Amino acid sequence: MRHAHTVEEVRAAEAALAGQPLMDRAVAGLAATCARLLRERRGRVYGSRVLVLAGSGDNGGDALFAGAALARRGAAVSAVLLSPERAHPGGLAALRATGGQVTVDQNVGLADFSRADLILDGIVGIGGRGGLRPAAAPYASAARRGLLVAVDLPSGVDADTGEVPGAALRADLTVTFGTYKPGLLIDPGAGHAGPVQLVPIGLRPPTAAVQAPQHADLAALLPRPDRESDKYRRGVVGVLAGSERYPGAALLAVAGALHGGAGAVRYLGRPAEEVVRRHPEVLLTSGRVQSWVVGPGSGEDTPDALEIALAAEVPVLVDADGLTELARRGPGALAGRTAPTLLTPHAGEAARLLGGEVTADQVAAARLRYARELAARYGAVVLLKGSSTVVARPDGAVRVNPTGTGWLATAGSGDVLAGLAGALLAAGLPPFDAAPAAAYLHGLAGRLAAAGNRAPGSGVIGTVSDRGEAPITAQEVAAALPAAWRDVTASQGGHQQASTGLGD
Ligand SMILES: NC(=O)C1=CN([C@@H]2O[C@H](COP(=O)(O)OP(=O)(O)OC[C@H]3O[C@@H](n4cnc5c(N)ncnc54)[C@H](O)[C@@H]3O)[C@@H](O)[C@H]2O)[C@@H](O)CC1
Ligand SMILES: Nc1ncnc2c1ncn2[C@@H]1O[C@H](COP(=O)(O)OP(=O)(O)O)[C@@H](O)[C@H]1O
Ligand SMILES: [K+]
Repeated sequence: MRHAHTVEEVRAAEAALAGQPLMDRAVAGLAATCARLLRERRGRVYGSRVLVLAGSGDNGGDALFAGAALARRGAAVSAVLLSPERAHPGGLAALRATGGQVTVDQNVGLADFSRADLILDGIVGIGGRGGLRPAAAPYASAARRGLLVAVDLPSGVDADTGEVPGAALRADLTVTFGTYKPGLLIDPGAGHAGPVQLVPIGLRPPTAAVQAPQHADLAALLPRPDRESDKYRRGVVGVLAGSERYPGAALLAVAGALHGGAGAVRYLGRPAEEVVRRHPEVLLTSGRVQSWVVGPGSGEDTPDALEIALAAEVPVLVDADGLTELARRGPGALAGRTAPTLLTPHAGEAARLLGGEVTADQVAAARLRYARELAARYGAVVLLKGSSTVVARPDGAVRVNPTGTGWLATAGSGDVLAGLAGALLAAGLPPFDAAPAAAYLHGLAGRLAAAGNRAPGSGVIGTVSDRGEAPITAQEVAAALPAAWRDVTASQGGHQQASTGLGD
């Protein structure tokens, strides 16, 4: 798991280590990464040009010290001080001692940005509040001219939430210290951070409320048959999806469910003939199920379908049209349920579930906040779809999905996810495990499909570039689920993250 701690937790963990050279450790890691990048880009550190943007706090101090370390290795380092009178005294002295140039805000031009081989964003770190201040805002666009490394987090991103209330720097890489922060994992902040490299500095913070699963976590979660298994014991997932108008949603939800680890899929929607023609494995008779998936493309059948599902004492996943109907009925519709409910809205459906108090854009801009709000209001686990899918539990615990790709933003891919998550529920996973596991496999399948199902280890997946990728359909995402599953289970026994580079 990647644990993402709040600023308050980081500060407390830092206080517990008072007297230890935390900044030295942070700077050593930061400088080493910068040196590596310069060697990759220029062949060597010596003679390369580094521009340091330094704000008034310790974040600026880190950047200035790292600049000094690079200057000692022969880089030409210049620093721009945003608040010259409040710049970190130690960092400033260290840089000056190496002969580094120091200038102030007004004297730096766009050409300085274009000439730099590397720009260090030390404007503000976990002490930042409320987006970049107006004086710092112009750097957000100027810094796009060079390779930008964010110190601890990109300036302007809210560390605790990933919200970006105004201008913010957009990094090619973020070097963060001690622990991850939610703002580095959740969009839109995550998009500004780029790949994140963690430099351990000895912090021992508590278990974090926000965590991002990795391959090994998934491998431990996914259900597998044992010698005693039969199809009923592995779980039967019931699918109430599709309608005469939207038969495709039924096919895709069933395709997702078939790959989800349950023993059987029972389909009870209207386009049954088509479903069984495409998926002969499916049962069309009514009978016991261990979970229900209700809503994808269910159209005019939705009210009845929702009745059936919500009345059952098994876990229920509500998606798409089911969510629109649930929004009409309000949280009270789930009040009598004894088994868990999992809601899988995209931002628009989430806005509807919140009673139209907010727009879809507002939800997408504050994903952590609204996923938690919805989970608390409905007493259900909520999987908020979109870039950096967020899963929230009513008590505020959150899992962020690290595997998604924008290629998944294609019609019907949500139906595949719903079926998949429903099958994991039927196999016995609690919703707060089933939902992140489904998002993880779905995201990985999307990446594998976009990359042409290239063999694990090809280096395409998890890298910054999307070179070699192509558009995919929802069917192809479903078809890539076994490969994603294999990729995850292959990580057991020492092959962790061979293909994704997703880290610990
Ligand atoms: N807490 C820790 O455990 C460690 C922290 N370190 C560094 O220290 C940083 C935190 O340092 P500080 O507490 O001094 O805080 P920052 O350096 O993040 O920011 C504080 C300064 O930025 C200004 N500021 C606040 N909001 C702003 C905004 N929106 N726009 C522009 N300026 C703004 C404030 O006036 C204040 O002077 C971390 O991000 C990290 O880089 C590391 O050196 C090592 C360990
Ligand atoms: N920008 C994005 N990055 C990553 N994943 C995305 C992005 N946009 C959409 N997705 C994913 O694609 C799927 C789309 O689902 P949904 O919105 O329900 O569409 P549909 O109803 O057409 O299937 C979800 O799993 C969602 O998380
Ligand atoms: K920063």
